Amino acid sequence: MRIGQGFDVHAFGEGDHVMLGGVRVPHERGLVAHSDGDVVIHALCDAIFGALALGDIGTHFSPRDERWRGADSRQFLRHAAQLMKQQGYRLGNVDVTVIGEAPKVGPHVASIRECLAADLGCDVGRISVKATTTEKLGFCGRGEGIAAQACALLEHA
Ligand SMILES: Nc1ccn([C@@H]2O[C@H](COP(=O)(O)O)[C@@H](O)[C@H]2O)c(=O)n1
Ligand SMILES: C[C@@]1(CO)OP(=O)(O)OP(=O)(O)OC[C@H]1O
Repeated sequence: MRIGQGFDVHAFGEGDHVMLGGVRVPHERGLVAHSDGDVVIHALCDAIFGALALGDIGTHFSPRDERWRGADSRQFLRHAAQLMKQQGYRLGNVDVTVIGEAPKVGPHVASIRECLAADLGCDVGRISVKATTTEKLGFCGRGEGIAAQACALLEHA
């Protein structure tokens, strides 16, 4: 078995939605990022890359590479899943926490879990997504940005 963890932050900016776990969530602000700024997928990719000791998301998808400008982060996750399989592992389970005051994630959790499970090629029961505020403290609490952390456990296939 292998275990990994990941963490990602993006600042709010212009826009009317945020991408969370591949799901478009309406919001009064967008996210500033090179790609689509999907903190859930970025944290989850880093958890998988970390479990495999294969660097991090920037190792595989450089923020200086124009190919990833505005990119759909789901392709990053599918790449991580492919590497996992190539290395002889399958997903045991993942647990993701979104950190921020808004948008509220609860109403979107079922869709996010379905989306992540589809890209990882696993049963949705292996994917946990939850959210917390920081009780209005810190940069997330002030509504300056949104964060996510993720853990992934990989099993020998
Ligand atoms: N962006 C968020 C933040 C929180 N939630 C849900 O609200 C619950 C209470 O949050 P606390 O930080 O006050 O513990 C939390 O357990 C989540 O269910 C959310 O959906 N979206
Ligand atoms: C995803 C990449 C590449 O487009 O850029 P961003 O969208 O800015 O996201 P970040 O979480 O900073 O990860 C680094 C890069 O790999």
